[in-house]
Parts: sequence; structure tokens; C-alpha cells
Amino acid sequence: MKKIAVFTSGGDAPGMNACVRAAVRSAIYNGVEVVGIIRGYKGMIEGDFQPLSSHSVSNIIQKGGTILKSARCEEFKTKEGRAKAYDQLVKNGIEGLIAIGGDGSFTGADLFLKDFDIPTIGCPGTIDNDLYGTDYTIGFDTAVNTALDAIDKIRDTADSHDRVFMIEVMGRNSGYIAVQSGIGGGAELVMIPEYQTTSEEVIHALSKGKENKKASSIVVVAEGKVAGRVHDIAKDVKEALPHFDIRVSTLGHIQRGGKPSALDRILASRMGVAAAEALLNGRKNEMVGIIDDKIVFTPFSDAISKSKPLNDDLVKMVNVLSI
Ligand SMILES: Nc1ncnc2c1ncn2[C@@H]1O[C@H](COP(=O)(O)OP(=O)(O)OP(=O)(O)O)[C@@H](O)[C@H]1O
Ligand SMILES: O=P(O)(O)OC[C@H]1O[C@](O)(CO)[C@@H](O)[C@@H]1O
Repeated sequence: MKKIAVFTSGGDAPGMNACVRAAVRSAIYNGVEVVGIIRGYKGMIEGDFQPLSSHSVSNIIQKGGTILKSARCEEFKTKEGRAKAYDQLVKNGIEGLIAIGGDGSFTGADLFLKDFDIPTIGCPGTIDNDLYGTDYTIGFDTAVNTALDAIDKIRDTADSHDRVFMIEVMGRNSGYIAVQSGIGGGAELVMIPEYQTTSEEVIHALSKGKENKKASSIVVVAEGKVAGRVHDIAKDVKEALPHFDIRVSTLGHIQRGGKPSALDRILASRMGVAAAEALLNGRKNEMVGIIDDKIVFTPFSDAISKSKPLNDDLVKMVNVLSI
């Protein structure tokens, strides 16, 4: 392979830049030319490519977001869209791809190989940590720390005013951020998409806390699929426990930004180097992961279809620690 391209796709995540830097430098170290595709599959379809040198990825390891920008691109989901992207790659002499993104990005890459035989290696870049084939995804650790920092600050007000705070963290389909930030933040209860928690259970837990002389409480709620669910639950609780002073706080996209943690920078760097080496060694349509501190490769088909179960011990621990 003489020339490869790197791109970031789906939601951005802290550490994506560290991964881009590592992939680019590893490819150049191995004598291969690299271009960056701007805005993921959208840029691929539009031919928005930029040559990347070792120097052009200097001073980005510490930056949040992605210098290559990211996008969600509907057109790539069609065969016509993928055909346009393929034409652009051929026109620019690109023979292989490194995709940094989540399950959607790898679903696209998998279809792309089936249609046009373009080899891709993926690096799991998403704050959700919901990919099978790796213990952690790039951005998750930073997102948890950001959520934790916010929970600590909100706890000050909860404590000063004897309030209940329901704090919504990210994760439409995945409760990883909620469980880890809930444990780290000392939450009384964590609500996650993997388990159905009813308003009655929340009311019960908060009443029990009051009996145990708790003056304030923190409930961490993963956003889940239904927008505004946290407000509906807060309304139910307020109706059942009118003497509770309840507030809702949605942390939102602050969890996607900011300087990557040390853990994310190192994880991303290891994955970026491994991805470039794998692509140049002829591997294709696999996601790089790190399991038990070792680099592993998982076929895209498994990474996107198999689910990585939450650690039940952690989920149970929330109940034990909240008495
Ligand atoms: N079924 C599909 N077929 C072809 N391309 C797809 C498919 N699903 C997703 N993609 C492409 O991958 C892009 C990124 O996917 P998506 O928006 O789901 O984010 P993601 O990679 O899962 O990241 P995150 O977990 O951060 O949301 C899409 O915008 C689309 O261009
Ligand atoms: O920024 P957007 O496109 O609204 O996406 C939000 C979603 O992206 C993520 O941050 C990452 O997949 C989810 O946790 C969240 O549900």
C-alpha cells in the first residue's frame, strides 16, 4: 500500500486527535503516504481530502474534538453514496482506510468493503463505550471524569439546599457512563437503558433514603432512547413525594468535549499505531481493541452485532453503597 486515508466519523470523542496523530505517524514511519478525510463519509463522498504530514498532527494530542471534523452522513447509507465515495478514493489513489468512530461508522465500512473491496481498520472512538471487542473505547474515560466533576459540583448545591438532583448523562443505548459516574459520584440510584427502572422504584429508593436520614440525594439517569424521560420521572416523584425539593440537570455535550484524560490519550495512541500497522500488514474490516491490556482485533460484523454486557457487579454495587 502506498497511500491510505484516516477519518473520524459519528459523534466526536476526546482522544480522537491522539488516535489520528498515532495512525498518521505510524503509517509515515512505515513509508506510507497519508491523507485525512474531512467530515467522515460526507467528506469521502465530496472528495474533501487533505495531505497529512508528521508535522500536521503536531500539538493535537491534548486537544478535544477532532481536527478532521466529524459528521453523520445519510448519503453513505445508500449504495449510490458509497459508489461516489469509492470514485473519490480511486481518483486520489487511496488504497486503505482507518476509521475512528462507533458502531455506525463500522457498519458503513463493512458495507463499503463488500461493495468495493476497500480495506478498513477501525478504532473505537465513542464516549458510550458500547462496542464489543474492547474493554474501553476512546473518549469514555474523559467523559466519565467530566460527568463526575459536574456531579461533584451539583452535590454541593444538593447538600446545601437538602435537594434531590436527577442528573442526566449521555448514553442513548448504553449505561456505561451512568454506572461509572454514578459510582464515582456516590449516587443513590442509577438508571440505565439496560434495565427498566420504574418511577415507583425511584420513589421507593428516595423514600428509603429519607428514612435513613439522608437530607439530599443524587440520581444519575442515562439519557436513553426517549428524550425528556428524566423530566417525566422527576414529575412522578414530585407528585408522590411533594415535600421533596427536586431539580433536573442535563449534562449534555460537555461530556463529549475537553482535553482527553491520560488514559484516553494512551489508549488512543496504542490503537492508532496498531490500526496503521494492521492495515499495512493486510488486515481488513476489523476493529482494534484492547482487552486485558493487550491489542486484539475483532471483525466489524462482531463489533457491531454483539453486545458488550455491563458489569453486573458494578450495577449491584450502586445499591449496596447507597444505603
Ligand atoms: N447502516 C449503515 N450503512 C452505511 N453507512 C452507515 C450505516 N450506519 C451508519 N453509517 C455511516 O456511519 C456514520 C456514523 O454512524 P453513527 O452516526 O451511527 O455514529 P457512530 O459511528 O455509531 O458513533 P457514535 O457511537 O458516536 O454515535 C453515519 O452517519 C453513516 O454515514
Ligand atoms: O450529538 P448528537 O448527534 O446529538 O449525538 C448524541 C449522542 O452521541 C453520543 O454522545 C455518542 O454516541 C451519545 O451518547 C448521544 O446519545
